[in-house]
Amino acid sequence: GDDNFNGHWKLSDFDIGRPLGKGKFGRAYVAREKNTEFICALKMLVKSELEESKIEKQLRREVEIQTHLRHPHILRLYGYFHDSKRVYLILEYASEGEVYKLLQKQGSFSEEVAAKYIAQMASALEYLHSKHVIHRDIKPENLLINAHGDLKIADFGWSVHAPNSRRRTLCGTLDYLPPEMVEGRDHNASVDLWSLGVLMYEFLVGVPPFEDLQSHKATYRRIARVDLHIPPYVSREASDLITRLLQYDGAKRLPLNEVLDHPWILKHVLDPR
Ligand SMILES: Nc1ncnc2c1ncn2[C@@H]1O[C@H](COP(=O)(O)OP(=O)(O)OP(=O)(O)O)[C@@H](O)[C@H]1O
Ligand SMILES: O=C(O)c1cc(-c2cccc(F)c2)nc2ccccc12
Ligand SMILES: [Mg+2]
Repeated sequence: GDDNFNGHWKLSDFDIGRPLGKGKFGRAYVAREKNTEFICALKMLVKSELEESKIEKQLRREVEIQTHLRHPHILRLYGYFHDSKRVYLILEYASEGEVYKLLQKQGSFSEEVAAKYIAQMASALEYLHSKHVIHRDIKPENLLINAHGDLKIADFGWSVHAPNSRRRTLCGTLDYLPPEMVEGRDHNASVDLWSLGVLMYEFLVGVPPFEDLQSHKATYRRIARVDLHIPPYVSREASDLITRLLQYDGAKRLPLNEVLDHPWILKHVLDPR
């Protein structure tokens, strides 16, 4: 009925399709809205689990931020609703799934494919930073690919308004975090520039630059020292861009507009914006 147009959705408005995967809290399914037959992804989060982990505030922030974002390479959050047990997020469906799984399957990406994804990321981050939003959790698991092969930044669980001094303890991999965050210092939008450099390295090499399987501590040390070794098979232009992003001092990292004008991007990507 008309009441749906101003966003009062309920579970019975949707036919639920195949499961898309399970995250820490999210179980996502393909779903089809019954009246319009619109295909989306419905992400279900269990309230009791959210309460236990005290991440309701983070979820509300994620929802608040993502509903207002409109960019071709940022996954749309069309709306949300909740019932007694769960919170439901109505998300844009990205049929090709996580970049993480593609990278695992292929080992690494060609310079053309990597440059396309990095350009799309840079364009999305430029938009995000123009809204004073920093993502802070850029990693292959949080990047999805749609049916057209285009990248979509998903999972705004860690995004905040810049600048910020993190209060939450870090969880999960340190691989993508810049020195200022692993050292618990104040940070700003330039943290996403560092993560873009880590991502570019991993797309071309297949593993993140500071990974040390021995321990978190060892990875931490390598990040803080910017202990970077780029293999010889990585092109000169790609090496140059990686090095210009993986700078210890956030103020020295290449700004996004210059990333989009970098020779490596221009060589592989038609109109990058
Ligand atoms: N919009 C979507 N389109 C296609 N697949 C999706 C979509 N959203 C989520 N998925 C898939 O469902 C899985 C679980 O969703 P998601 O990762 O968002 O849960 P989560 O709560 O973020 O868990 P975590 O924080 O551990 O990643 C993801 O790994 C992803 O593969
Ligand atoms: O019972 C509630 O009012 C409730 C609402 C929401 C919620 C509502 C809109 C957006 C959003 F992100 C979260 N999250 C919860 C998480 C745990 C327990 C209860 C709730
Ligand atoms: Mg996720």
